[in-house]
Amino acid sequence: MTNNRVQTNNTSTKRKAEQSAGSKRQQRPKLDISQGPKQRLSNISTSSISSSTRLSNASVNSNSSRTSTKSTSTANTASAASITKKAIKSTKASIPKWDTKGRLNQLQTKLSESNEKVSEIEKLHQDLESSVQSKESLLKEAMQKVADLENTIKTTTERHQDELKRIREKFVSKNRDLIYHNEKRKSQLSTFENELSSMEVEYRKTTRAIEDENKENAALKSTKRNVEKSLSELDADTRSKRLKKKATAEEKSVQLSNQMKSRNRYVQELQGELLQNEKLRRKDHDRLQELKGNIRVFCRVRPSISSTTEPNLINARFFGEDNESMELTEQVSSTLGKTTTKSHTFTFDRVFSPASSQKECYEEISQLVQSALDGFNVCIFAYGQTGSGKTFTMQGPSAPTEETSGMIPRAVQQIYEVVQQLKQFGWEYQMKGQFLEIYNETINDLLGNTMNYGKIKHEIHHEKNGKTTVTDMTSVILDSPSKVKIMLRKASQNRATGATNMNERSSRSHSVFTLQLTGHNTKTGEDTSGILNLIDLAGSERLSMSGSTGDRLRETQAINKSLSCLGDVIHALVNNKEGGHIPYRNSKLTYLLRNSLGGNCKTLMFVNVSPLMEHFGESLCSLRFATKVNSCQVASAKKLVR
Ligand SMILES: Nc1ncnc2c1ncn2[C@@H]1O[C@H](COP(=O)(O)OP(=O)(O)OP(=O)(O)O)[C@@H](O)[C@H]1O
Repeated sequence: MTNNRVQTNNTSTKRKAEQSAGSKRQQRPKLDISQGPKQRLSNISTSSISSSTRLSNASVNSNSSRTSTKSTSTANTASAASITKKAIKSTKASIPKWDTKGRLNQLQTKLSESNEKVSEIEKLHQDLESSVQSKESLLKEAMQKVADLENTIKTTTERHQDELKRIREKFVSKNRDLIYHNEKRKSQLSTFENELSSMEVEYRKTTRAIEDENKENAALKSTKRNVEKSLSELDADTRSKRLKKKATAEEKSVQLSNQMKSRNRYVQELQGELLQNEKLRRKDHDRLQELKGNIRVFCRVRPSISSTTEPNLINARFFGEDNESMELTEQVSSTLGKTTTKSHTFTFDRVFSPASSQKECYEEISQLVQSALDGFNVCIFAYGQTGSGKTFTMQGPSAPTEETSGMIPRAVQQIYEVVQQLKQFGWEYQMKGQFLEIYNETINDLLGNTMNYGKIKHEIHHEKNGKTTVTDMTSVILDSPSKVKIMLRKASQNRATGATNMNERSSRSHSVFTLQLTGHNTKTGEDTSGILNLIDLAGSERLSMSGSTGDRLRETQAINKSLSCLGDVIHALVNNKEGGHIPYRNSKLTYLLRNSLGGNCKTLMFVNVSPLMEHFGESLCSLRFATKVNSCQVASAKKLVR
């Protein structure tokens, strides 16, 4: 019966729970002590059942969401049922009906137990409710998610449909393109096929041609083999010929080498002979010079140089087998007034007419230059009155050409050439030049500074070996002909000149160009030292003719004195007796030229003569002076060999 009641209550509770689904919390019944025990128990049961039913409902409601919730709900329902059963059993306890107090106590105990259980159940209920709430919230979230997912699915579906549509359209367009391209390819294919068929035709043709060529190649190869065979035969032949030639060449080379050796020996012999010949030549040359005389005199009459007036020229005749004579004629009036022709004949080693060139003059003196190279002291003078052509003969004009250059540049040029030739005989030469002037018995360095003129006292020293030196003189190494030109220019600038009424460019000093030639033979070890003096003497005119006064008079006196001393020296040499006195010291000029005038030298004097009638007297004087020199017999010259 109790079971039925509980069931009924349970059903009604379930109904109530169904009706109030969604309600979260129900009012819990409170125990009323004033009620009777039965009533209270019933309330408790009802309340418990109601709770249990609610729990069961909640369990049903949440069943759909989680299985775990379902099991919890089932457990709660079972617990509620057991509590109700315990309560009913306890009412059936064996306390006698009359023991109201006992029963009340029993009931109170049970009530407190029930209350404990109720509170447990309530706690459970609370847990369940909170669980339900969380499940509900989860459910809500899940529902929301479902809705979201549905929305997403919807949008995605729509998007996919759009995409699908686009793809379909694209596919249709692509398909159309493919169809078009396909058609195109088909047409191309047919073209290719046509081309291919024509290429096949071509290929067949080419194949045939290749076959033909192969046949031809085979024929050519066979020809090549034949040619190669012939070539190898030829090669072998050539090799054997080459070997033969090589052997012949080697034989010839040996022969040639032997020939070369014998030639070298021959050359050496020839060189030896040449050296001997050179020595002989030197000896012969010396002998010839000796035979010609160690003092020679040349006469040179300069041409007329006046271009404006017709000058009154001397009457001169040049004759002799070797052009050695000259005849000057003059009209002489006697005291009775009778005019007769007087002739003056002069004979020298050579006479040069006004037509003679510088080259002709030099040819005659070139042998003396050679003597200087061979180691002799050589002295070449130019003597004559002012304006007779001394400077022109010795140096050439102020602007010389190849034709007009004088004896000094020609001598240096010849020396350069001979020095080159003599190199083959082992001769090596050094050439040093000095240029001085003797002005008023004072020596000046023509290659030095004119400011020093008169300040530096140059002294003349004669060494035992026959060499003459002048102190503080500038020496120039003349290693090229161009240096001689520079040197002559400098000297002519420095040379003291003064105007007289005889010649606008009259030289009032003696100029002495000295070329020292030092030679060494590397083959024979021989050394030579020669000196070539080229002297341009000052004008030799007499005092009465020069018309000089004052300084010029003193200059002329000094010049005349030195020239007179020169005459004296030559006169003494002419009449030289063994150990006889030669007055060299009487003038600077003769003292300077001591080694060039006498036994140890070769001397040449140019007597320069003016062609003008007005200079006739002076010319006669010069020619007489030269005749004196020419008759000078000097002992054989001694070569300066160190
Ligand atoms: N053979 C010649 N041919 C052409 N001109 C000449 C010849 N000899 C001399 N002369 C000229 O005659 C002039 C005088 O000559 P140069 O000056 O040589 O005489 P010089 O005897 O040296 O006189 P100085 O005693 O004053 O030095 C110059 O103008 C020169 O050029």
